[in-house]
Amino acid sequence: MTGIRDIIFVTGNLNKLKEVQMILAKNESDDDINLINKELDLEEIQELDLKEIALAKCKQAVSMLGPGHAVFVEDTALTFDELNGLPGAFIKWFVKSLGLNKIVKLLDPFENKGATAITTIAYADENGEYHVFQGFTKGRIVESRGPTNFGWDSIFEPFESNGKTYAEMEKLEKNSISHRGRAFDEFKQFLFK
Ligand SMILES: O=c1nc[nH]c2c1ncn2[C@H]1C[C@H](O)[C@@H](COP(=O)(O)OP(=O)(O)OP(=O)(O)O)O1
Ligand SMILES: [Mg+2]
Repeated sequence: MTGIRDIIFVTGNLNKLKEVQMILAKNESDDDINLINKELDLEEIQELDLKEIALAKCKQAVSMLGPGHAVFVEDTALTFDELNGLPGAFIKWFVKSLGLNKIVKLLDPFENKGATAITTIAYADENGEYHVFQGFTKGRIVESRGPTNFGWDSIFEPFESNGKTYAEMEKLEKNSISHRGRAFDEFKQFLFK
């Protein structure tokens, strides 16, 4: 199949948008995606189930945009092994109110600093059918290293990065092992199958 299709990505996060643009730009298929960003203020429901959160976000986007569009959202979570999945989707509010250093300190009582970064994509196709994709990257929480302009990038050191935090990695390198890169690998496989 060939042709360019319009797909709307609803996000207000420019760092995310940049990564997603880069990830989608390098697809091997003849098919191409015309990514359209809409910045809509979507509510995020209080839930532990990451798929439910992403789906609720996507449904809200569809109801705001009207039917007939291909539209997706993504929601990114960070779970700590010792905190049984928390902060999870609430990481955004932890970053906002605690700041990175206090988040690191939350794990002081524990030897295990293990954490998992998870991106969940919810996609509504032109027919109004919903599809969900996820990507996971395991690593550990460390003292902040590298630029602090994107969320918790500077305190997450993936196991596959030779000791670098996400913030210390080149974008291409981060995307090749990241929660977001992996979620979009799944999504692309679906789109181009
Ligand atoms: O790769 C990442 N590396 C480091 N930090 C990250 C990453 N990806 C998201 N983040 C941060 C942004 C926000 O503090 C929280 C996720 O919340 P999340 O709702 O998914 O993002 P958001 O509200 O900023 O954008 P959106 O408008 O798409 O909902 O983790
Ligand atoms: Mg959000």
